[in-house]
Amino acid sequence: MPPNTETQTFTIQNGLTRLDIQERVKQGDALFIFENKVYKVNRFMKKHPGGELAIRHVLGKDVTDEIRSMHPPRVYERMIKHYYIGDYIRDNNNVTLVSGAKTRTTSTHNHDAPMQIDWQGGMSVKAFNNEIEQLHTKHAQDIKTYTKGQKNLTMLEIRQEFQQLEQELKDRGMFECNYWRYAKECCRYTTFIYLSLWLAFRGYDTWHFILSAVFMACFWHQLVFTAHDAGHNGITGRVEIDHLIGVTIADFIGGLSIGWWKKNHNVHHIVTNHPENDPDIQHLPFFAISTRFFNNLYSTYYNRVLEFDAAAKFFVKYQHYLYYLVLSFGRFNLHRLSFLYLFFDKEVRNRKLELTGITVFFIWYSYVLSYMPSWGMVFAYVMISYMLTFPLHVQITLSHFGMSTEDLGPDEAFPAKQLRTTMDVDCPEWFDWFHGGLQYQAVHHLFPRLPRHNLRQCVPLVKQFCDRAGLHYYVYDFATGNGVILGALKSVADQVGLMNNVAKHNAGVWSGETLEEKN
Ligand code: HEM
Repeated sequence: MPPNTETQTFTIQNGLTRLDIQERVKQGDALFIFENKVYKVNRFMKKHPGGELAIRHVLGKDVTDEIRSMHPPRVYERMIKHYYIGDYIRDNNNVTLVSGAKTRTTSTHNHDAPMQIDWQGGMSVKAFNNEIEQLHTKHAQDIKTYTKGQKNLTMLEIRQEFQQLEQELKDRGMFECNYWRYAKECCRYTTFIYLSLWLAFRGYDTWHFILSAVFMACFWHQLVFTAHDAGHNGITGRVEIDHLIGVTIADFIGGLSIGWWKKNHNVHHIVTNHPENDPDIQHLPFFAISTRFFNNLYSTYYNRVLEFDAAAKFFVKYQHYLYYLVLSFGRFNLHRLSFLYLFFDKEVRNRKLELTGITVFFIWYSYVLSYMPSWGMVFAYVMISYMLTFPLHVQITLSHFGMSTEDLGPDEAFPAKQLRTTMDVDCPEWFDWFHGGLQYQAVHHLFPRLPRHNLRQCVPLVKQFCDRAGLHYYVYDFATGNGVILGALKSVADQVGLMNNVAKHNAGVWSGETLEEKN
């Protein structure tokens, strides 16, 4: 990457305080703080490989931990120097308590912490509601215990602990990628696609085609984990090569845009679970994981208002029942988002290549479909192969939907924020292949560049770090995690009911009618 010449024409300052920086940002300068130094990236921001928006969200802030965890050392040891404009003068007010528990206890309503539930499937609506009531009580207790155990470390102290953790992980070789794990995974992918194609081309009975569609879904489901690594430049560590691997897997084989995914995902890692900023939780009209979505929020990612209209009111009211059903259509939505990105986004790298990839996908997939004996079977094949990828969408939403959506301000330490907004899902080790190892999302959010296959081994060290830093580490098994999500969705859904009743009541008052009469 060529150095940004803007630093050469810019006067190096002796020191900038937080106020100076904020003033300059207001005037349009793109400044951020890294290790007590101030950097200016006005022109570089547009060329930033992690996307412009990722930087826009952190302007004026100290992003030392974000930079260290998102970039390879060459970025923060060498490249960043070109953008230096002066030292940061820390005033005493900047030593802020960021333990988070203080703020977390202020509201139990807004998903300050996930709710626990021993979830059992197939229960009646009444039993479901009872479970949810219990969930709220447990949730409140959980917060109490947490507050008692809180250590109230300063942001600086948490940061020091976090850097110690990073060093420990480096010393243990956790950042090294073990390519044998990919070799093993490739065998699994090949088996799935071989079985799928063999059954499609040689099959003659209905169940052959259905099974073929199931294997196709398994193939796509598993491939996504490697596409994810490529999107994080975590396979070879070289942006261009990993991008090409990503395009091959996501676009040519999966029919989805890796460019869209990277843009979306990089922002998600910086502003995790922020209702206005994180596209991964902006799913209106189908889901709202915070009551803040009731206020027609403006999405900084989509650049439009997310209207809480009549459709949203309907779907959100029943979102805890519709959760799995809606997610089973997730892959169709990913096509839509990919096309919107490739056709309408101004800054698309390799637009033609990605469009070619997706065209190739539709050609080979249509070829497979041409072996189906009837249109009915074509329809069934598409639905099965697409909808059965839904465990992946559950897994993705599971880590965040039940977690805090609050904005605790710019002084919240990066690890504190990631552990507040993300939870891990535990499973027996032999089942790691199913979740791709990415079920340890909290660990992944702390260190997005750490190879996915090593995440499990990092868990004990992350737990120790949390103990030292007084942070809570949320980890549930898959079933409990699902209960947490459903509980969180239900608590927001109930608010829609309440809101509707208040609206009815107000309308009644104005028209002289009582609520009972109106009902
Ligand atoms: C002068 C400052 C910066 C430079 C030179 C820079 C450079 C880069 C480079 C070269 C990459 C690709 C990394 C790779 O090779 O894998 C990258 C990715 C990224 N950057 Fe920056 N960056 C800067 C500032 C920032 C800031 C302030 C943020 C936000 C806190 C940020 C967020 C990201 C993200 C989210 C990614 C994607 C990481 C991933 O793929 O996992 N960058 N940046």
